[in-house]
This record gives sequence, C-alpha cells and structure tokens, in this order.
Amino acid sequence: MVSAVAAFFLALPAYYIASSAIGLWRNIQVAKRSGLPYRVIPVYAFNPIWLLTGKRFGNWFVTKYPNLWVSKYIILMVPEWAWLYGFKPFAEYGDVFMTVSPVDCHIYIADREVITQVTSRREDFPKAAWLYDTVNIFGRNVLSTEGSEWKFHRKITSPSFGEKNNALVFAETIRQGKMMLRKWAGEDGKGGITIKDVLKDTMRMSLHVISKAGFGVSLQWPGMTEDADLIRPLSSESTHRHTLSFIDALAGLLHNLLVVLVFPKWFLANAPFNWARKAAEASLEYQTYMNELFVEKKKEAIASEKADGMDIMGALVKNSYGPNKPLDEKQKQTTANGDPERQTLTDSEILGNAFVFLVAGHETSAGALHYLLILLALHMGSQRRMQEDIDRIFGDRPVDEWDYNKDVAAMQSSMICAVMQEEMRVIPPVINIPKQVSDESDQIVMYQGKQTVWPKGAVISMNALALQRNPKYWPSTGPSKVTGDDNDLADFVPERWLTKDNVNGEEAGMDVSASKETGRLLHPLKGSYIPFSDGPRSCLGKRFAQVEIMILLALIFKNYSVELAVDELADDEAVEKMDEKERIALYEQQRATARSVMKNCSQIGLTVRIIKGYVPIRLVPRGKERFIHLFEY
Ligand code: HEM
Repeated sequence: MVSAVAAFFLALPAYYIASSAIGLWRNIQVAKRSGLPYRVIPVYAFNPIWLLTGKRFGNWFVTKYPNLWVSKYIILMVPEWAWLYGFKPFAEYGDVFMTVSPVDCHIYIADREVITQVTSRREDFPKAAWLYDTVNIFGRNVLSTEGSEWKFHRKITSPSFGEKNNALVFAETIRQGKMMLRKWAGEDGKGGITIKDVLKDTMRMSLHVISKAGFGVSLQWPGMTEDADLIRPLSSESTHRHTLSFIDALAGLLHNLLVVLVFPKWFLANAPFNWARKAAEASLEYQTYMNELFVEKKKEAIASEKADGMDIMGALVKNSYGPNKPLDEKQKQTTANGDPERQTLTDSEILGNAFVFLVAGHETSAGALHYLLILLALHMGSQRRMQEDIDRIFGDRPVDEWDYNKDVAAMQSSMICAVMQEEMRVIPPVINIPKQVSDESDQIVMYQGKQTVWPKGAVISMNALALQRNPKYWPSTGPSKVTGDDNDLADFVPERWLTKDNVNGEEAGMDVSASKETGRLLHPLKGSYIPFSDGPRSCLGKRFAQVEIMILLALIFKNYSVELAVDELADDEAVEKMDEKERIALYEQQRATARSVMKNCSQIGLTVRIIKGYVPIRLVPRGKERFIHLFEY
C-alpha cells in the first residue's frame, strides 16, 4: 500500500514534466507554422505559483544579468513585463511576436497596422470575453458579452452616452471639482496643504461624477454639507434599513471588487473574517440601492419625466419603460441570444450595465488624473504652458459661466488636451488590451507585407504601452532628459502633440495635419494610439472621461499651480529660509524620489496604479509658487 502511494507521488512530477514537454513541442509546431517570430518560455506565465514568485525573482535576475542568454527567456515570463520593460522586448523580438509555453501560444502586438486588422475584424478577433465573466454578477452587460448579444447591448447602451450626458458630466465635474478644491486648498483657498493620498480623492471625485451622470444621484464631499453621508433609501417605496450610505456602498464594493467577483455572496457573508463580511455587506447594500433607484427611474420613465440632462441608467430605463419604448413587456423577459428582434434590455441587463459603467468609468479616470497631477508637478514647463492656454480659453469668466459646447471644443485643441493625451500615451490605464483569435478557425494576418497564420483560440494582447512608445509612429523631441536614452518616448512630453512645435513628426511618419477633432494637435496614425482601444469595441465612455479630465485640469490650474510637497525633506520654516539655489536642489531631490515611486506601478486590478509609496503634492495659488517658478523652461 505504502509503495503504491509513493509510486503515485513519484509519478505525478514525471507526468507533469512529460505532459509539459509534449504541450511545448506541439505549441512550437503551431508557432513555426504561424510565420511570426516566437520565443519559447518554459513556464506558463500565468501559472499561479509563478505569478506569486516570478516578479521579484525574474525582475531581479533580468536586471542583474541583462546580457545572459537565460535572461532573454526569463524577460517575457516576468509577470508584468509589459510595464517593467516597455518597448524593449519589441525592439528586440519585433513589433509582433508570439510566446510559446507548454500551455499556450500568446501573441503580443505593438504594430499599428496589425492592431487595425485585429480591432476592425471583430468576429475573427473577438474579445476574450471569458476574462470578464465575473463582472456578470449583477446582470449581463456590454463589457462582458460577445457576438450578437454584445451587438445588442452596444446598440441599446450607446445612445445614453450622448451629448446630453456629456453636458451633465461637464456640469457635475465642475460642482464636484469645487468641493475637491475646498478640501485641497482649504476653505480660505490659500492652499499650502500637503495632500498625501491624492488617488483616494481622485477616486472619490470620479465616483461622485459617475454617481450623478451614471445614476442621477448627487453626492457631497464629507464636511461640505450636513447630509453628506446620510443613510437613506433612494426610493420612497423601500422599507429597507440601510447600514451603509450610498457612497460607502459603492466605494466598499469597488474596493473589494476582486473578492466580490471571485467568491459567492453566501460564502463571504458567513466567512469568519471581518473583511469578507464587509465585502458582502457592501455588495448587498449596493444591490439594494440600485434596485431602489431602478424603481424610481421606472416611475419617472412611465410618467415621462426628466427628458433633459438624463443620466445613463435613466436613459436605459426610459428606453425600456418610457412611452416610446420599442417593444412590449413580454419581450423583455427573453434572452438576447439569437433574438435579433429585441429592442429593449431586461431589468437585470440594465442593472448589469449600470454596474459595468461604474467599474469601467471609476478607476480609469481617477488613475489618469492622479498621474497627471504628479507629472505636471514634475514637468513645470508643461504646467506653465497649460496654464497659459487655460487663461486664453477661460479669461476672467467666472466658473459658473463656463460653457460645455464652446469651452470643450476650445480645450480639445489646446495644451490641456495635449497634457491629457500624453499622460495616456506614456501610462495607458489598460496596458494590455485582451483579444483572442476566433475559436472557429485560424486567421490570416498581414504583417510586414507577408501573410502570417494566427492559430485559432490563441490569446492576443494589444500592448498599448509599447505601441505608444514605438519610435516608428511617435516623434521624439530629442534624447531623454530623464534616463539619457536616445529618444524621449518613455517620458512625459505633452509638447510633442503641438504640431507647430513638432519638427520630427513627418520624419517619423506621423500625420501632422490637424485633425477635425483636435484642431492643431497631432493626429496619431490609425492604430498607433489606443488608450481607449479602437474599432467597434472601443471604450463607450471615451468622451465622458475626456470631458471630466479636461475640465478638472482647467478648474484646478486656473487659480493654482501644483508642486511636489517636500515635507519629508524640510518643513515650511526651513524652506522659507532657503535661497533659490537651495530650493532648486531640494525640489530636484523630491523629484528623484517621486520618479522612483512612480516606477513602482502594477496592473493588479483593472488599471495601472502605484503600488508602493505615494507622491504628496500641494496646491499653491498662482504667483505664490515656492519652487517651480525657479526652474527655467
Ligand atoms: C481614462 C478613462 C478611460 C479609459 C482609459 C478607458 C479605457 C477602456 C478600454 C481600453 C476599453 C476596452 C476594454 C477591452 O476591450 O477589454 C474600454 C471599454 C469600455 N469602457 Fe472605458 N475607459 C475609460 C473611461 C470609461 C468611462 C468613464 C466609462 C463609462 C462611464 C467607460 C465605459 C466603458 C465600457 C462600457 C466599455 C466596454 C465597451 C464594449 O465592450 O463595447 N470607460 N474602456
């Protein structure tokens, strides 16, 4: 008996090695047939044990022994190599290459023509929808579905992201931005307050905007009004006794998103851990609030109220229940699959879509704004140029007179837009946008003028970060001032978007003609700029996010400059006594610290964010800067 058990355990590793070797051999044959350059990686990069240990060990090895032949194998196995090494692997292996492991063939792309083929041939290269299965917990939706079901969701949800909603985003961002400024610059508006957890506040900011523009619920910042965190049902018909406020339910759910998506609710609710029960509570409270909102919106839709300034969920409910609803009640109960006639979403689908708007629109915008504030504190010249454009566009007009139609159009051809575009070029919130080759058949893709055969079912990553640093498509303004590299494509240089300053554009193959959408800003070649993805499955909330980010930049930088806070190096009194030279040296020291913190990013959740440390900043009234005016631009 003992020897049988021992034999079994001895056989296990042998079986594992043999099956891995056979899998690897098979996948190498597939890679050879494809005609793509490929690299063999002996361990599947998403092996859970490797995922936990590989980043530290792999990155240490690759950094310490970059020229060893083993490093060339390890580099593509290091979890998050896409963030850590940027364009480097593509410079070495080509703009499209395949990794071959015992488990799969995975295709990575940083070539704009290939990206355009993948994004435009939607049925040949569907979304890897299985990656998003878990976000169906509150109902099926536009983010997680594919095929005819996705088409249906997209058709119904797109109109609710129209201009009326964007105007609502504009107005609500101003309202929320004013409250955030009161927190950051103090009630007297004098600034000088060190803000440590910038991301926490930008998260609150974007959550409040989506709460109003997505669900029609107005929220206040803590301490701004008495009923900021009031706990009350959102429907007069509800008798539910809430235990969390609406904002705490949303924030709690998003904070525990991975846990809620992975574990069943009954398990979390009964688990012996406080964090698990809190996650279950937030999820239940969120669901109850949403059901209450739904009841109210249905009443409004039936009564034909709130035609203007409609929030996204309100527009979806109106489509299903309003007087002009396309089809009858019975059809709402059927499934979308194979039902091309259907014109309205079911109740569960409306709630499912509301949830993904919250998830997709919250962290992405908040993260971008967080990075923007730090990058502008690091790049004082760009900050100054943006402020000049803000003055030109808004002049002395009070904020209440800012106008959605006029001002957004003007911002789109200004340094405000350049700064935003550049931030998403160097740090795209979603680094690897996932696709797959259709399960039905292999697909032919043209790469560098030749046919390549992409094996059916293969996973694809469109690597936005490497693509957007590819020197074939992007003009460098010179050697990097940060790293000394021979181009500055990994650096934040918003000026490269201003066509009149862009001397390298044509040489680098850029289409430097002003685009219709962005006026005098650089118009990237098709497929070379994809922070919002591209093609029919690109981001539904692109304009929503752009309006939100640009108007916030204008609001903050109209009256304030943003500087790095130096509290950890010197207190205010010490800074006061310093001469110019000492201040410059101090700020340079803090800049170096900020840069090293910013390297410590990771895409653990949905988007990239700093995982260790933080970069504190301060708002300073314009004209009263302590540091940044001392630097030459
Ligand atoms: C800076 C902000 C944002 C960025 C960078 C961004 C980026 C993206 C990307 C890369 C995708 C494609 C994902 C994939 O195919 O796997 C996507 C899809 C999507 N985004 Fe955004 N997003 C942002 C803001 C928003 C906002 C504010 C909303 C809604 C309020 C939103 C709603 C969506 C939806 C619904 C989809 C799925 C579209 C479909 O599959 O048809 N996003 N976004």
